[in-house]
Amino acid sequence: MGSKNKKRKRQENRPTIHPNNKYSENPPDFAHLASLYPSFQPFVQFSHNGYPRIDWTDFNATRELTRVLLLHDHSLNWWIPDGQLCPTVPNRSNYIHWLQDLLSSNIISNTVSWGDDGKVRGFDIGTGANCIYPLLGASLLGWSFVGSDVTDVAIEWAERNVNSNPHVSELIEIRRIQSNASATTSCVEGLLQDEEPVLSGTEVEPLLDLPLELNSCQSKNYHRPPILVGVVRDDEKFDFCMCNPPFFESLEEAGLNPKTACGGTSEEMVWSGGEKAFITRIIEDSTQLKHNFRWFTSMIGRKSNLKFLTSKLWEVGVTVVKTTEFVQGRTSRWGLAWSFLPIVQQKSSISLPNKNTMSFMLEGLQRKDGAINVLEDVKSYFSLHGLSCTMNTSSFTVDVVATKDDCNSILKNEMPIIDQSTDYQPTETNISNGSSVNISCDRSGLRISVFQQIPGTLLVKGSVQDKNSPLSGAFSAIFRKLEEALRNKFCTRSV
Ligand SMILES: C[S@@+](CC[C@H](N)C(=O)[O-])C[C@H]1O[C@@H](n2cnc3c(N)ncnc32)[C@H](O)[C@@H]1O
Repeated sequence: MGSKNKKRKRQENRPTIHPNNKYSENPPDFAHLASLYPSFQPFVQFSHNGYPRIDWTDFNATRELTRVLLLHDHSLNWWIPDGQLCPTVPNRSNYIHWLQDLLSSNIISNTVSWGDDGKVRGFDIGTGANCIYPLLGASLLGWSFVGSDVTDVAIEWAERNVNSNPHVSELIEIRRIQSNASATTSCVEGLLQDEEPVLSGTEVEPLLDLPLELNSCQSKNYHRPPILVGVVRDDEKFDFCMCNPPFFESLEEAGLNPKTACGGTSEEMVWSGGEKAFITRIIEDSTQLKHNFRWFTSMIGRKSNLKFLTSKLWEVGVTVVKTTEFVQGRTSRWGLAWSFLPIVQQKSSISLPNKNTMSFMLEGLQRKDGAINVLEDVKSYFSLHGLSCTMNTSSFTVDVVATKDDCNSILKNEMPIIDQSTDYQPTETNISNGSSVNISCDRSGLRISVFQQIPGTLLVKGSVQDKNSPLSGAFSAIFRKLEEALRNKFCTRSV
């Protein structure tokens, strides 16, 4: 396959804008917006083939686009002063919709008492002058937020943006973080974020290297104000925290990534140690605040940091890690989420008896527990009952051959790795008396396959080899027992 084809294929396989995102089907239409908002008109030009476009290197153009999108599509009044980080609305909406998915996923326990009103409450770390996440979350989904920040300009403008929108202002609290150390960060206007514009049937500008005005701000004497510990009160409960962290390690590094005029001051863009250090600090804080948040989340700008941070999470004893990729235009970002709450023993997704394939997911596995460990346990599970089974480590399968008596023996007896509290319920269709199986024929095959999904998540599938096997029902019951045994071994963590 030629490299062009490979590239095309890779692009086709990339995740795209979240389906709930307002712009997934209807990208912003610059020409239409310009016809409605005269202040936007001067920023829209038409290319020779008639496509409307804006100059992505013009901060005023990107800011005006964000302003009209927030007004037109979200009824939000919004503004930021020159040089502050200007968010792209479709990109930021993707993060909100991913959080929505996480909260509705029931991966972690919902039984812990959390607030009495059942409303979703989030904490936006570093909300910025733009206050984009609380504004979007409140207007799209009615969520309430605390948005924190360290700089005077961010606090002042976040508050202005909240107060300009009385329909959501009750839902958003802006919280100033006091820096203990002397504020010695340097001030640079016009640092550019490595963030690419979205869009649409509209033309995307080529990426340009822009001159940076780094002034004389070479100080590395960054202050280290708190992030969550010391900011979140003991009695506060949040469904999630979110963060678009300062990505860059230094002003120099920030200067290497000029792509668009999205603004961004040093306080917004730079943290000594970059996003890796910033998110590591959130992880450390999360170990102290594990009972204050259901989910901790952060955006990540560099895929290379995802591995390091995921390992760090397993080290500190989280129960689950989730990752996602946010793609918009040619820009990718990653989402990282974790929790310390018990993961829910997911309802078995095993198909009904008589169906020949069944599956379940094992989530929240520790780093040391890979597909091979699970596969070995599958083999032991059956071998310990004296069943004939073959493990194939290339295809990650275990083939089991069982008779009616073998099945009865497994379903009647406790296995060394079976959880004692198994709640297997015999059904009238496949079980005749108590836990024994009414099986009329003799021998049949079951293949168990283990697939790696994302780090920490495996898919286990069972397929009955003979489509008409009368042991299908028994295999289904045994598969459920296997699921329980594996969950008890691999997915149970103390919190
Ligand atoms: C990349 S900006 C994100 C702004 C906005 N959330 C967005 O997505 O456009 C990072 C923000 O984190 C803030 N920040 C830096 N250190 C912080 C801390 N310790 N606690 C809270 N915010 C902090 C910066 O002032 C800046 O506003």
